[in-house]
Amino acid sequence: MSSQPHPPQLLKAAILIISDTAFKDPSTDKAAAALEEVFETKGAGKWQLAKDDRAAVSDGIAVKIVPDQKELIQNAIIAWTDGDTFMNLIVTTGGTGFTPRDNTPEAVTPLLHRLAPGLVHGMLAASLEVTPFAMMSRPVAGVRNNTIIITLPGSPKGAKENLQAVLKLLPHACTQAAGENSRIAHAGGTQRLEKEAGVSAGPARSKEPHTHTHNHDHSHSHSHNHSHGHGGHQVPKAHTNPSERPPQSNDPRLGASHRARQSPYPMLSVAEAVAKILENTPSPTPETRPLSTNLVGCILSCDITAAEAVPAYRASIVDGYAVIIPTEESQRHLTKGTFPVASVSHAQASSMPPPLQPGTIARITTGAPLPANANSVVMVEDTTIASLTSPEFGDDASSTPEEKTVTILTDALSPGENIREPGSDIAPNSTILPTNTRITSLGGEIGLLAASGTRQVPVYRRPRLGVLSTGDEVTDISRPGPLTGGMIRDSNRPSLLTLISSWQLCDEVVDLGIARDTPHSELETKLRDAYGLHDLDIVVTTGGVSMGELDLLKPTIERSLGGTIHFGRVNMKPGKPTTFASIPVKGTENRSDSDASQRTQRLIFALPGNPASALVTANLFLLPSLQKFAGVADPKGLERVRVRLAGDVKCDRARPEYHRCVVGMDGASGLLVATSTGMQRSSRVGSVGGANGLLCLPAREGALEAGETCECLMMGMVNGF
Ligand SMILES: Nc1nc2c(c(=O)[nH]1)N[C@H]1C(S)=C(S)[C@@H](COP(=O)(O)OP(=O)(O)OC[C@H]3O[C@@H](n4cnc5c(N)ncnc54)[C@H](O)[C@@H]3O)O[C@H]1N2
Ligand code: MOO
Ligand SMILES: [Mg+2]
Repeated sequence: MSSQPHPPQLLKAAILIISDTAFKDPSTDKAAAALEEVFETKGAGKWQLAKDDRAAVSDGIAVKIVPDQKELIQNAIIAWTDGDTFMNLIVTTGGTGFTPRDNTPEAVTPLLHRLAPGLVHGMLAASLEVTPFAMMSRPVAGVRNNTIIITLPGSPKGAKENLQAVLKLLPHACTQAAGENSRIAHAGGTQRLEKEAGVSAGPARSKEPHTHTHNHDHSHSHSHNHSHGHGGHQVPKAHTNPSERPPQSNDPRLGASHRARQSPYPMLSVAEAVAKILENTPSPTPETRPLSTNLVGCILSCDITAAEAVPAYRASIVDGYAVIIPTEESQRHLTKGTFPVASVSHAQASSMPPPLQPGTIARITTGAPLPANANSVVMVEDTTIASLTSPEFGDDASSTPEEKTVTILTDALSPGENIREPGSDIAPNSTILPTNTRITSLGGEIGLLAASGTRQVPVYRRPRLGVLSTGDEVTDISRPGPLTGGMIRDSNRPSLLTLISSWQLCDEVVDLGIARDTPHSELETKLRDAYGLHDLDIVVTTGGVSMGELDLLKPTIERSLGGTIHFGRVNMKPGKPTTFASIPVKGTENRSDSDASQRTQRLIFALPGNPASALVTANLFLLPSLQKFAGVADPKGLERVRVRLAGDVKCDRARPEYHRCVVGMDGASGLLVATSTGMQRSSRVGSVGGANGLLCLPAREGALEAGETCECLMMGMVNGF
């Protein structure tokens, strides 16, 4: 390998002006000129403002102005970082303050694959020397793909000072970020750089031979690109053009030898991942829907008050005789006796009975309206027939004799007994269901809404979701006969469709089939159709998220769909490569949602292909998102309980594990007891079959022992309903 430094190359820098004002009227911007001057004077001979090199980037602009809008900021940056050629440096100005419109750090941070806190410190330290107002800026810096991105304050003076503070180190940093062989850069460069930047090398460092073999723990820890210069690895040819994409790339078209050999995605904890999901899940949107059983699973978006009284009229609670009983206690014995049956009141819709005259009674059925004047109902069991009508007496022409007089045998009745007063079950205008109540499949809420005359129900809109399997080997379950070659039955799709439907948190759960890995565009096309054609809010995919050259999800999301990956790895077992991203979707203006920015962002949960990983991660990550989207007040996912372990359960040393188990009730103690489903390899479908719980095992050596208690997430009911 040559140790000759290559001839200096010009680095490409782009300036992104982030300002509502400058976007409306570019002539108001003074920051671009101030920064261009810094590049031209202080960075002379090193930087080329890419506006002169239109072929260098897709839209050929080195100075671009965007309003303070997250998606537009992100789109501008991605256009400069994710193409075949890319900017070495992007500096943004503006949007780093504290006003609600200042969201540059929030837009830029999710795009950064690696953070550069040193640059932030450098800028802040320099600015603080000048003014305490430096504290009012919230800068971020880092690397996306091969580009360094730095956010500068909006004031031309502040922007200039900040850039000057770090400019001298930037050529070296950019060269490294671009994938330059750092060994070459070190050979002639480090001392010169330290001198140029005014950094004095300490004694230990200055003794360090600059021709050292590459290792990662030398004291000045520049971030080295892991694929280069590793002992034993083949060293790729040094790149002489620092803005040409180096061998490592997430561009799937470049094939296996070009794929990244370390995941560039930071490893989040499960809690951090859930927080990111909730942050990026849209807030619930209210809508009104007709009352029907289709509402099961919906969450009410406001308090429901009864439109009508229940019952609407005075009704009998029993089958018997409506009577007028004396209100005076001393007169109650007069209730007893024989009375003519003056009328009949059946529970029927068409008519009301005539008023009851004193000294008569009226036959009545349960639920039927009480005749006026009646104040109690005697149960039929407390009466006997005294006389019947008969055709001979000419009372009735029918052949069946009717009750003529009835004897009441009891005087233990009080006024109001066996009567439901109007509104006594549901008072009109009373709150029958408070906001955020879930309409369950148990029927109670639908019943209450129906009874009280609620015909239009205010609920939150539930998301429309699709499930897509990916992978050339994945074969539809309908395929007859034995599998051949490397085929594998698509168990994830039916499994996830079942799970997600059971939550009742989606308006529709669409089966999107299988996307093959080859041709490469199939995944992209299916995802575009899912969001466009099917107008889905959320797509859940399985497979293709790890490190294989045909693991296409992440590059497809970022490169083809312009999506933002919020995380691409989680510290958990199973489910490590779980990926969550937002996808910008245009042309959805006709949706009823109020927030336009939320409307254009759709979500993708790219779950790992292994069946246990897919099911566990759907429970842990998708569920809280659907809960928030659909209006659950506290979207915390699965219910947590403590269980006693039926047997020893081995922990994973490195990752917290979600161990599938069957939770049952111990008959004698009434305590919940968990039994492992056995071998927990994430490909083993049997580890999820029958499981209703996930034991939350800490990352540690050894095992939790039988009889110990452990936290458990309940995926289903204890009795397996
Ligand atoms: N070098 C590394 N390799 C792997 C890593 C890693 O960190 N470095 N992570 C491993 C982990 S952990 C998991 S989990 C898997 C995740 O893999 P992918 O999400 O990329 O999924 P695939 O590679 O497409 O498939 C994995 C496995 O699952 C089967 N599969 C896929 N789809 C289905 C389906 N619909 N139904 C049933 N089974 C399915 C597929 O055939 C594979 O056997 O990566 C590890 N590798
Ligand atoms: O994280 Mo993977 O899901 O263990 O096999
Ligand atoms: Mg894979």
